Amino acid sequence: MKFSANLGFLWNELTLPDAIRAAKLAGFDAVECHWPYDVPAAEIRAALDETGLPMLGLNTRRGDVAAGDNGLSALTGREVEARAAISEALDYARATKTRAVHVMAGFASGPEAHASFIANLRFACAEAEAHGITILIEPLNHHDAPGYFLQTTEQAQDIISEVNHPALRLMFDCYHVQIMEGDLTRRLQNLLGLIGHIQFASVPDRGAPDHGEVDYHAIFATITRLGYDRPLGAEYKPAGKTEDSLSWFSVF
Ligand SMILES: O=C(O)[C@H](O)C(=O)CO
Ligand SMILES: [Mg+2]
Repeated sequence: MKFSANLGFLWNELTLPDAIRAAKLAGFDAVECHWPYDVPAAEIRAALDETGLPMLGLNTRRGDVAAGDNGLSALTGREVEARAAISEALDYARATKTRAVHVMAGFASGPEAHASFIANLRFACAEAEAHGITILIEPLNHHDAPGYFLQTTEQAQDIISEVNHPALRLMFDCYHVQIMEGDLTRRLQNLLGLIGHIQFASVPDRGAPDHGEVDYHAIFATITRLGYDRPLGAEYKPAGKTEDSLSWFSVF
């Protein structure tokens, strides 16, 4: 198996360039992050070049986090900000050779939110395609993100088929999907053709994948059997130091 360190959670006490170096030292094959925008892209690019690790993904800005925003693209009336966030993420991705941008929907519901999300995703896909960047959408669970617009893979599947653009893919985060829908093995199998990236963490505590209600031995075996060989995103919150949370790494 190949693994990507999610630096939003792993080594998040370090600067992002140093977290990239720490992931390399620990033996990860790739990295991914959440919101890297405080760090100049050139510094990220230098750390990636130095370590040889690819950056698999980053997120669009969430908006006004202090006011409760968690993404902008499904927020009717906030299209200008949403598209600015998408363009900023794509520019940053190009400057760092990041492969995918996760377009965050935000807290919203109903047909208008759906229409706004579709329109903003069409904008994102058209911009991304020219640069070979993938656009990801990710269902989040309703305990961690109550009221988030995108909550299930079924909803994501409908959105992907409505947008109907080859740049748009599903971020299948096993942690969120297990909480909202379960049936991980069948869902991975049925959605494989739509999946752009897979993430994992224990359920329900979002820790390392060596405990909890999901048997990651079985899930990773399924992913391998399906022929998916890209790095899987370790997006979990270490209980202490990241280095002390990595015993799972040699097991899988
Ligand atoms: O929380 C997650 O699972 C994400 O992958 C994310 O990018 C931020 O919400
Ligand atoms: Mg995730």
